[in-house]
Amino acid sequence: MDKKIGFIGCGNMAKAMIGGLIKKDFIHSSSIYASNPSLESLDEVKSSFGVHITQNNLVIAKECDIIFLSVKPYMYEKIIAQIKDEIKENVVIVMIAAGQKINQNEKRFNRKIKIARAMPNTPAFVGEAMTAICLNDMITNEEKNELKTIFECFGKLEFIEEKLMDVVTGVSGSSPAYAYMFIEALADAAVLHGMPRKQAYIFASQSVLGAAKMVLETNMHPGELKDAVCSPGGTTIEAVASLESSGFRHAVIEAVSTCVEKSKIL
Ligand SMILES: NC(=O)C1=CN([C@@H]2O[C@H](COP(=O)(O)OP(=O)(O)OC[C@H]3O[C@@H](n4cnc5c(N)ncnc54)[C@H](OP(=O)(O)O)[C@@H]3O)[C@@H](O)[C@H]2O)C=CC1
Ligand SMILES: O=C(O)[C@@H]1CCC=N1
Repeated sequence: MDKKIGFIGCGNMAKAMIGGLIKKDFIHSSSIYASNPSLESLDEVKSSFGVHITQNNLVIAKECDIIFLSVKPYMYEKIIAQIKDEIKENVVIVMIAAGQKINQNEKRFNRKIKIARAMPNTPAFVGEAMTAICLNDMITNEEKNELKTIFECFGKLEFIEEKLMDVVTGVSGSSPAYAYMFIEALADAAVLHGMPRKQAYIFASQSVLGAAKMVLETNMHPGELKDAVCSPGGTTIEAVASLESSGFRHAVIEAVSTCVEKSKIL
């Protein structure tokens, strides 16, 4: 790709995407720029991936053709005010913040601007992100394809209607955190029963990875896959019954709903 990609804000999500892009070898590190106030994460991406770093957001504004706004949602207004008169004519702005709507941010630029709203997740770092994206009508088909290629460098991508973006935050943007909690709990239980901790994380995480791949690759219903693990009168159904009596599914549904509601008000 011959375009320059910039990240304003070089925190957890930006670092995951930069890592995913570089590992895929899709774009040379000299075409990636990152800005951040503190040097710690900038030094990290420079030493790991060799990208350009700066503490000045205007360098990104002036240099880059595709700019990810990878700062917290409440900072959007301030950052857009800072960069809007310095960005290139045909720049594509990619908003990844939870809750930030396209039309609300279009107004902040005071001119027609190409905006994509995306919700990725941190498994981008290992090429396994799930990203949803929606675009405003200024983005051309060619640019749409470029964005598709960029996001597919580090995982799966689906184009969706903007009204579903808060749901996406709950089901995929934030859900790696819930999955890590599940893995941690599985491993704690294994440790409780005598397994060394390091080994417990391998057993727990490979099992979750394998189960996820089964759902994605067999197209079977998760319930059917669960049933195939539950031998009659066996061990698994004991665990399943215990999870049901602890309200496992209800707890997950409530958690995701809380997340979706929070995304709506950010
Ligand atoms: N983390 C995730 O899993 C996901 C996050 N997102 C979205 O990505 C965005 C970033 O989240 P996340 O990476 O977790 O947050 P982080 O806090 O890790 O990163 C935000 C970064 O923005 C930097 N920053 C603060 N002020 C400025 C400024 N004026 N100019 C440039 N950069 C600045 C911060 O620097 P410093 O630390 O020096 O203050 C920090 O490195 C959020 O909007 C979030 O909704 C979307 C999907 C998933
Ligand atoms: O916690 C957050 O607000 C961000 C959005 C999705 C994942 N992390």
